[in-house]
Amino acid sequence: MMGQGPAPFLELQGVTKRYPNGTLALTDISLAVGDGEFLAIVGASGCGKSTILRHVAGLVVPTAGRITWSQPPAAGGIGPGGIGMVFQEPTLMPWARIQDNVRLPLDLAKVPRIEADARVAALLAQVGLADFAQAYPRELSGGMKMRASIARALVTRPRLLLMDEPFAALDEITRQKLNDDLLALWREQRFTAMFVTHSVYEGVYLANRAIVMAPRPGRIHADIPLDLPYPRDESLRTDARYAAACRTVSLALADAMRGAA
Ligand SMILES: Nc1ncnc2c1ncn2[C@@H]1O[C@H](COP(=O)(O)OP(=O)(O)OP(=O)(O)O)[C@@H](O)[C@H]1O
Repeated sequence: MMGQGPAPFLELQGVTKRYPNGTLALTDISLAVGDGEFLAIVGASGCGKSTILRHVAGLVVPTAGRITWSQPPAAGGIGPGGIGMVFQEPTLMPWARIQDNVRLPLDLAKVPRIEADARVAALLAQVGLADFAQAYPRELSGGMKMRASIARALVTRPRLLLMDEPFAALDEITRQKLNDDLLALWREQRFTAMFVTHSVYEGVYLANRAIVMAPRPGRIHADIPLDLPYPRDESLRTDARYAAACRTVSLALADAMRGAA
């Protein structure tokens, strides 16, 4: 719970999920997310991180418990004012130019073409792809494809951005650059972010709060505030406070795994 003050932007209350094959993926997840927060969700493979995001996106329904919103996402979910999603795979349409890939959610929402094109151009510039608007996905590097995928998720100006291991397949330098670009977009657009990662270092760099999950069955083991100041940049990586926060989250993760191997 978030104590006094405005209702949380989003709240999972006692969410439990048993998949049809019997797997108990989540048990009794209670989590209140404030408007504009940046949450990192860390935990070992299979502890239910993606399942939490799928619930929030409305892609699966909980077996028990519920999800409440201060204002339900527009259009019932993914779309303008609603939810943007980015996965580990950029999932671009190979036959479409980058600008057409990024414009897709606006086309689906029937945003007038002139306005849509202006928004696509602005966002491509922000993610550093202005010169590649006419290119096809196969002409882009992995990092550039991920930038396009982020642009597509943000072009509808969602209030919530869900990211599931988006940078896991990228090299370290590209990944760090994308971390910085993502933080810049978050500070500018003020969306709420839920970011699943296996990397404690990445999660601590980005987030103002780390949710550490334990497996079998998936549950929240620790909820750790990360009081490192924003804006964050490369200098944070050598900051003693960053090291201390990474250590705290790593210890919580190790504790979550104890007895679960
Ligand atoms: N559609 C499904 N049907 C049955 N079981 C599922 C389904 N999706 C996930 N699971 C199971 O639920 C558990 C949690 O899966 P989930 O993908 O949420 O974990 P995760 O923490 O995101 O894992 P990873 O880090 O490997 O992506 C796992 O045991 C997984 O096998």
